[in-house]
Amino acid sequence: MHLPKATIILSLRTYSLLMLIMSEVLWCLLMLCACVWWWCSAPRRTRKLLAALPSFPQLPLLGNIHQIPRNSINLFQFLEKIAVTCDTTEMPFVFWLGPRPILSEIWKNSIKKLSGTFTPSIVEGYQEVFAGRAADLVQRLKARTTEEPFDIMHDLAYTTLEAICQTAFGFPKISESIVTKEYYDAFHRCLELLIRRGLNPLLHLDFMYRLTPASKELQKCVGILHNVSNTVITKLIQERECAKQDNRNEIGNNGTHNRVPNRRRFKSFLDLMLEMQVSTPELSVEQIRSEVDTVLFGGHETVATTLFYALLMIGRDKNLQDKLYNEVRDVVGDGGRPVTGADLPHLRYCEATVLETLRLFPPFPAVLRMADKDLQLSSGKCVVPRGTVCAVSAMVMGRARRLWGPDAAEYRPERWLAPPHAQPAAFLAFSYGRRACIGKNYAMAILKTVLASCVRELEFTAEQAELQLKLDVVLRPASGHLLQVKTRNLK
Ligand code: HEM
Repeated sequence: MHLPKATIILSLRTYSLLMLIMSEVLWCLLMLCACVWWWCSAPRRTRKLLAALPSFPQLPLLGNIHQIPRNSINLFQFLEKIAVTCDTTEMPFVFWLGPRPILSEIWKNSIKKLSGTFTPSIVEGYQEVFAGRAADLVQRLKARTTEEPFDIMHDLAYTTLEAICQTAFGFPKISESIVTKEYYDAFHRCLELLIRRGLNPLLHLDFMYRLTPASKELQKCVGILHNVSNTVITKLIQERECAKQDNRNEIGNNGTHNRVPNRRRFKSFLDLMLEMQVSTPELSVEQIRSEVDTVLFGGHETVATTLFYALLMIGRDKNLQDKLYNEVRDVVGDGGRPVTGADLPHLRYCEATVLETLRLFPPFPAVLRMADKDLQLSSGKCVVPRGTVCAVSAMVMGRARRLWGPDAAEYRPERWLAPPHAQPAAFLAFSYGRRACIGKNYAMAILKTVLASCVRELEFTAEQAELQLKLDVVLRPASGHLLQVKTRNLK
């Protein structure tokens, strides 16, 4: 018997609707079971110890899960709200994911042998690359001067990514092919996908996340990024093998040890890692790749974002921009010579501008740390139980009135010129202690070089409207990275 066509369509629709409802019900049941299990397995002692700390009102079983912001603008506002509470109560803030004071998982196994890789003397060797990239950026921006503001971020990120590729990998040619649109897009998509996962607690569970299309997309993007670092590492290992071989041949041919001339005047980060591998054989190529990725991802976006906020802030205040320009003209001159390593210590206002930018707009607004033992806070107000994940926020600390004074919210580079500043741990843009940023010397040198080179030849103007920020792993302006650029009239 043949059913009329309309009936078949109707029954198919009803069937898919039923399936949808059933899968939703099943999903909710699963979630409920997960929450109950989660709740029952949580240590009661933790709740007791942290009970006195400020928090948002909680729901049974869920804690504060329902208050997790839905998008990156709300996430920034949410962090701001917590900042005010921490500042006024002088206590840490607890956010309960169900029964646990957890924000996210943190990486645990990473080698900590990198602290010798960006020492001031090594970074000084990179200065020529920094100055070269800065000069390129100035030329690119000169070609883009218009009456209208434009999104400058791609130009800034291109500059920092190229500088990091050249200094971290030491292959100028490969670096050109690294900075492809595909690579850049994959990096940004990774950040977006990570923040979306962070905002949805259900997706914190790895097995849940693996079921989503976002997980597959993330894997694809990470694959693109890893492909680049793998290619580069393999090439450098081959180059080193060839150099060794050539060296042996040279000794064999004429009996003397003629070194193969090095194309570069500095050792790249990857050279240093491969040298480290000789003395630390347990250091695998996989670990080296992971460190190279950290430097590449952690280094380029942070520096570009800081540059943007520095240009934005001086673009909003002509007086600040003039002060900066006057200093650069006095130290470097306006004849077009590159900024050298010897100039950097004299660019004090430039340094103050960078530090003030990082105080108010730290690219990583918070880092996560796990308490490896019970921790009595010096205020005596609470014990943080072992195993608690703590979000230590550079943004909250950088904006705290009790640490920086009543003008804490004001952008005022001068505060860095007259010591003493607030206590050292109040400035957390590069984090603090054993896991602090190893690229701080690198970042300060490239930031000062690029900022000075830009201000010497260009003038920046930015909208005066209130700045709306959002949190996409790094801190970004919600309206885009808009600036207006003009060539400076040199007298
Ligand atoms: C303004 C620029 C920068 C800022 C604000 C910044 C900030 C930070 C912060 C806050 C951390 C700690 C992350 C955590 O604990 O979870 C970190 C780690 C790190 N940074 Fe930076 N960074 C900057 C530039 C750079 C540059 C230019 C490089 C390299 C060229 C770099 C390399 C690294 C590495 C390798 C780590 C991981 C260190 C470890 O494993 O302990 N950073 N950075």
